[in-house]
Amino acid sequence: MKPRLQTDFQAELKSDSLAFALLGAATAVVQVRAGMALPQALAGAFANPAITPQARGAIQDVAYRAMRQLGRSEALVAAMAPKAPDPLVGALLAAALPLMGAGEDGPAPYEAFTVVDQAVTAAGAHPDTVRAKGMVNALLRRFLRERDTLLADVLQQPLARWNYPQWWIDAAITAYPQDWEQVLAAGNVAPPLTLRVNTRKGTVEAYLELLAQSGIGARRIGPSAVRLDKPVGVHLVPGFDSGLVSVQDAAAQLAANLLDVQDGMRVLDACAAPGGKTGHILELADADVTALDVDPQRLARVRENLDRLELSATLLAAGAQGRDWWDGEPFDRILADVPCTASGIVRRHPDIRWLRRKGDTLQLATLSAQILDNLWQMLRPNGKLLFVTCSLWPQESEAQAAAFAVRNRATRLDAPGQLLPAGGAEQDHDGLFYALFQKDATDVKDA
Ligand SMILES: C[S@@+](CC[C@H](N)C(=O)[O-])C[C@H]1O[C@@H](n2cnc3c(N)ncnc32)[C@H](O)[C@@H]1O
Repeated sequence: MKPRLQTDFQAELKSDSLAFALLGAATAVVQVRAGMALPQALAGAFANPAITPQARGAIQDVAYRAMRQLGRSEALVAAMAPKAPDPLVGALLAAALPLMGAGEDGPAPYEAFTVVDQAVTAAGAHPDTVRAKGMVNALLRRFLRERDTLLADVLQQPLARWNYPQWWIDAAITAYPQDWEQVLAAGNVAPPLTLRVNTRKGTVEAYLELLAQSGIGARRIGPSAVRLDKPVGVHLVPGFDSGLVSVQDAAAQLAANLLDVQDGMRVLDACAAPGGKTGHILELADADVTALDVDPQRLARVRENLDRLELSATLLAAGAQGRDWWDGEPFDRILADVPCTASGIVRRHPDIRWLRRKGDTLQLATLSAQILDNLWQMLRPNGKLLFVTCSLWPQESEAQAAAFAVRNRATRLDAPGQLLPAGGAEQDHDGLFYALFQKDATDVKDA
């Protein structure tokens, strides 16, 4: 039996070295391969008290690149290695190869020979990789020598070409026979940092001026949406800590306006955490908002975000498919940002494609249908329910919306429907789905 992988081993490497970043990222990659979400895996790597903010940034950058290129890197390793390497060795190679021009993630950020040298140093510093030091060296050097031939060979495989599992590629082709290549490619581009200006505290124009004074290039890409030319850490964003702005994708910023909340309305934000849309609703209207989420830890982040914005809501930790938390008073507006596969936000969460299984779509769509039917019963006649998912799969989005409308005799109002992920000068947003429903005033179906 193989010994347990030592993911918490503290290697004796300088924390500002690339070797340290490669090993930290490889440890995260190996845990994602075992089923853990990347942010959770990175939190483990960041728990080391000696780690500097720069080292943290470097590990995160290498790990995210590794996730976006994992299919290609694993195919390259399979093509070069006589037998499959141990998991941490494979992960170290998957962390190193994208830094050597194996992928499409922009220009290689380091000299290729530096990457080889540092990957070998990293291998030598961990008990689970030390015996493979020579193999890491030989394989990465071979890649440098035979790069073009090796790439031409592995790029024949869709997994290596697109960096998604085959079932995901098939699902994209089925759902978007015209646009599937563009959809897959959009998920492989590192996302920008998009902000939402809190219009309770200032105008978009004034905020753009503040950014200019701080030497930060930015552009307006939506009514309250400002995209920075280059992402920076949130605490370096002017006015972030004082609630002048929040981080929110431009497509997600459509929700609060579509919901059309007026002062005094009773609003339910049914799957609220971390509270991006809750905050936006409260920035736009003096409403009585209940923010519900099944996960108490995630709900704590709603509180943090609202505190930062100096706004308030009633927070409840409960499942939106149940009603034991409800006081029986109907809501004027309901936002149902239901749990989904998150296939529309893979540019932000590149680990998702490697963690999801094909069967997850149906399972999540079934839960979401229960949530939507339940919430509909809590809506006042003439009230509006906005159904949102960050999925690209019709089972979770359009087919779900159509079936819901039929089951509940809901009137469908104008809303964007499926937004495909896009990155460009004018439009830049995640792949979200919006459907808006109104309850007929004569609908007396009892709760
Ligand atoms: C897409 S996220 C919501 C994002 C949030 N609306 C925002 O804009 O920041 C979905 C949320 O649904 C929550 N969730 C999952 N299952 C749930 C359930 N059965 N009832 C209520 N919330 C649930 C998850 O914990 C997660 O926070």
